[in-house]
Amino acid sequence: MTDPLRVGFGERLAESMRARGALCVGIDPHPSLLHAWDLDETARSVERFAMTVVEALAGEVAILKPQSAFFEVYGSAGIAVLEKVIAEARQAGALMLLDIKRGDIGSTMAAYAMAYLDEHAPLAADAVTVSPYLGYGSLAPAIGIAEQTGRGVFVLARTSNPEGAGLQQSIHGSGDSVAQYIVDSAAESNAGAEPMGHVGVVAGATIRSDELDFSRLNGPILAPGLGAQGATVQSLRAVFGAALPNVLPATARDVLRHGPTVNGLRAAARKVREEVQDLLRG
Ligand SMILES: O=C(O)c1cc(=O)[nH]c(=O)n1[C@@H]1O[C@H](COP(=O)(O)O)[C@@H](O)[C@H]1O
Repeated sequence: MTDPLRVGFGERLAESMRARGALCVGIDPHPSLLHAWDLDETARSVERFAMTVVEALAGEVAILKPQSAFFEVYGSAGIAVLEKVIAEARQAGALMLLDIKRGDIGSTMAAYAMAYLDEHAPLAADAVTVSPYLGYGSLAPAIGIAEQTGRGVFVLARTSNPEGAGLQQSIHGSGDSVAQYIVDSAAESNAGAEPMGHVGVVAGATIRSDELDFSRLNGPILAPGLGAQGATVQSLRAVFGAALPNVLPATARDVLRHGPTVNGLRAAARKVREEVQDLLRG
């Protein structure tokens, strides 16, 4: 059980980015990372892995992002670990973005929203990732419940993987690309919100620099792809331009490979965070 949140997600995230710098680190217990950390592939080891990341980074980075699939692999034991990780990290002062990439018809979307965004949900995080493939409008229950409970959603717009381009760059009925339509729809959902709305978008740090116009969006832009997927902090300026202050660069493996020590993880995250801060200053 979590307390009702009185301040909206956009405002909480903006404050966290201001105080801690703009960086999201993924909690992705890949089997290869578990082995590199001298752990086996069990729910117990996943707990050890995730809790080490929480200990290292809950007070350091703007937001942490556990990827649900890496926990779901272990069935109910893995979900129990995920529940514990979210609760303890939030207790330790972290904002938690649960990466679930869910999307469904509106009535089922409402059930997903109750599972992850309702204040009484055992798996309630501060925000979740959602997929708009069933239409932006189908996400309305999640956007609505998130707003009521002080939480947020990040809508996939232009993902970091090479396979995303064909579908997301194709032309939508509005005349813009599908990805641009998602960005503009998120902007509409956030209309009037200060300093940032609770509806963010996901746009990979790996995409071309001329693909999207973020100028109407007053919401956060999650930018995964740094490190393991080939994007660099330097490439963020070209991709996001004037929208850079709202960009939340994200990385997982490139930091996690510096475990298993708390100090190793912290030093790696600080290094990326400083590069991002330099970029924002320069
Ligand atoms: O929604 C996401 O988080 C996401 C969207 C996207 O377009 N690309 C992407 O890589 N991600 C997630 O971000 C993380 C990237 O991990 P690394 O490639 O190890 O930095 C993974 O958990 C992905 O599932």
